Amino acid sequence: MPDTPRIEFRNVTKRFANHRQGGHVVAVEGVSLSIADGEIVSLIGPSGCGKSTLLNMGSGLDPVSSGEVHVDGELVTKPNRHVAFMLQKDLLLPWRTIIENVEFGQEIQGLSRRERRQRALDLLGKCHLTDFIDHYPHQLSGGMRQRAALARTLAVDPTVLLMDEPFSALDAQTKMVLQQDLGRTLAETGKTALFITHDLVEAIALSDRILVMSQRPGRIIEEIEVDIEDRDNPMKRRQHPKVATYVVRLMQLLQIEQAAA
Ligand SMILES: Nc1ncnc2c1ncn2[C@@H]1O[C@H](COP(=O)(O)OP(=O)(O)OP(=O)(O)O)[C@@H](O)[C@H]1O
Repeated sequence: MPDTPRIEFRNVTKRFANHRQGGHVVAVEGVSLSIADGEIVSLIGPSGCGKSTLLNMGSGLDPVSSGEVHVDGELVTKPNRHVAFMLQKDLLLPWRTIIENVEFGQEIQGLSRRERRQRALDLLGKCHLTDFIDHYPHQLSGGMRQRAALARTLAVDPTVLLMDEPFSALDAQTKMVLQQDLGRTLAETGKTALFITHDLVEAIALSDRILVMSQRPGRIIEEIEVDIEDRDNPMKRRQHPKVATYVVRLMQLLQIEQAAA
């Protein structure tokens, strides 16, 4: 019997009430997807096609209109501790030091002080922040804050990481360094992730698979396996000659040239 997917969407549709015009907006329609243990999957698609909506349903923050979402085989009906979210905004608590921020979720989970300190130190080391554990968020650069947010997301030991454009607010070079941290850390921890991005090379550098969505109502129109070695080393991967072929394919699917004409 095949292994249970870490996260699975079964024929999921999401409708929002349209208060101004009456009726409703179909944000996502009939989406089915399944992500295996340790896989990293990117979701790309035009603005407003329902990517964030899909992630919100995966986290249990937003209910589905029809269909089902399962995490580790269990039906998702509300936010649960097996799924962790990372957003473009780091949402660090300004009155807590970096290590206290990383420990926050574990405090809620009821881990002992010693346990959570040890796990936080370990993750902050992996995220190259050992020298900054006692700093406050405002004393860190944007890139460092996002690294701290990654450590905090991993600290609660989620089954699945849902990431909504986590690096889109960063400059191009900082972004590449952060992608490298993420690629390495996900490989080391063996975590499963569903990742939204508008950056085609980022999707290629980080993922096992890329799911391409249509204009709203968002449907999955193509699934592309990224057949390039070094998934744990995005910096190396993005220099691979095959990357250009994938970019061309994604541009065609997203009709980027037509949109610019
Ligand atoms: N709470 C809501 N109420 C009503 N409509 C909503 C709500 N949330 C999202 N929508 C609508 O659903 C559609 C999909 O939005 P969503 O934010 O999921 O798109 P997206 O693909 O993540 O966009 P972007 O790439 O610009 O971030 C949009 O038309 C949006 O206006």
